[in-house]
Amino acid sequence: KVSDEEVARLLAGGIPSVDQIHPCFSEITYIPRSLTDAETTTAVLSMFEAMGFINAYKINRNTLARFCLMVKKGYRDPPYHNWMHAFSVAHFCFLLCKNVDVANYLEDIEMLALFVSCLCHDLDHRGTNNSFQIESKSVLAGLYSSQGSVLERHHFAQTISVLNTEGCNIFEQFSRKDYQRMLDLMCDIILATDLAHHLRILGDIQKMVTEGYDFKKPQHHTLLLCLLMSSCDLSDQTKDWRNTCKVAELIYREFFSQGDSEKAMGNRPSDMMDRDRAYIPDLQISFMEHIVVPIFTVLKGLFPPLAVLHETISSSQSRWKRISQKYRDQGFPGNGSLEFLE
Ligand SMILES: COc1ccc(Cl)c(-c2nnc3c(C)nc4ccc(C(=O)NCC(C)C)cc4n23)c1
Ligand SMILES: [Mg+2]
Ligand SMILES: [Zn+2]
Repeated sequence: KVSDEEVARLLAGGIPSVDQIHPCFSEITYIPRSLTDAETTTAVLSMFEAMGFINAYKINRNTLARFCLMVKKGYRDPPYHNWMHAFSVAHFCFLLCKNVDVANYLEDIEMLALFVSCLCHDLDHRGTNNSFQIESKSVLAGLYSSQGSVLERHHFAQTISVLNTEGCNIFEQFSRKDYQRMLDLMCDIILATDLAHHLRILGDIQKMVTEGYDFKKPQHHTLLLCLLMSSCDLSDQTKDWRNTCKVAELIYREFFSQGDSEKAMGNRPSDMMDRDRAYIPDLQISFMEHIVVPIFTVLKGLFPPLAVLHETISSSQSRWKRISQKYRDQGFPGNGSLEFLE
C-alpha cells in the first residue's frame, strides 16, 4: 500500500524543523487544519523529531516514513473523522509536550504512546458512531459489540495491523517488555477515546486532580493519559471561532448523513443526527457544557498555563448562546446549514 518511491519522496528533503513547517507551529493558538493535506505527512515526521522520539527510541527513518504514510492511508474520507482530524489531534499532543511540563507527570514511553495513539485513534472510521454499528448490525458490531466501544476496538486493531505491516513497525527495536508496554498503553489510550468511557472515569480524574497528582501511582498515569487523549480529541474547540464553526459544519454534515441512513433503514435518529430536528446552537451549548468545559477545567487545574484554552472555550460557549437566542427570535434557517454563523 505504501511504495518505496513515496517513502523516498517523503524523506528526500530530510526532516524539516517544526519552525520550517510554520513559524507559529509550536504555539498553543496554531491551527493545524491550516496546513494542506500534502504538508501534514512531513509535519508528522518533524513532530517526532522535535519531541526527541527518533533519537531516544532509535526509530528507523524509513520505517517511520512508511508508518506515517500507512496510517494516513488507513483513514477514510468522511466529513470529520478523516486524516486531517487525526493530524490535528496529534498536533495538540505535540503542543502539550512543548508548552506544558508533562515530562514531570508521565514517562517518556507514555508520551510516545500518547502521540502515536493520537495519530491512530480513529483509523478506518466510517463516519458513523457506535450505536449505528449496533443498529445496522455492522461487521464491527459482530466482532466487538459484546465488549462495548465497538469503533475504538476497531481503531486499535487497525493500529496493530499497521505495525504488523512489512517495514512499518516503528517499535521493532524495542525489548519484548517495552513492546508489550507500548501496545498495552496504546490500547488503554485508544479505548479511552470512547466518550462513554470518558464519562465513566471523569469523576476519578477530578478526584485525582483534587487530591493532587502522584507520579508514583500508576493509576494516576492512566487517568492522566485518558484525560490528555480526550483533550487532544476535542482540541478543535480550543482554537478560534472560525475553526469552531468549520468543525461544527463538518461534524453535523457527518451526523446528518448518519441520520439519513437511519431513516432509510426505518429507524428514528437521535435529534443531533436528524437534519429536520437538530438545533445546532443548543446542541453545541450542551456538548460544550457537559463534555468540553469539564475536560479543560480539570486540565487547567493540573496545568495552569492551559487556562488560556479554557477562556477560548468559554467565549465560544457564550457565542453559541448569543447565536441561539438571536435565531430563536428571528427564526432559524431550518436546513441545519451554518451559513448564519457570522
Ligand atoms: C471524543 O470522542 C468524540 C467522538 C465523536 C465525536 Cl463527533 C466527538 C466530537 N468532537 N467534536 C464534537 C463536537 C464539536 N460536537 C459534538 C456533539 C456531540 C457529540 C456526541 O458524540 N454526543 C453524544 C455523546 C455525548 C454521548 C460529539 C461531538 N464532537 C468526540
Ligand atoms: Mg473516535
Ligand atoms: Zn477522534
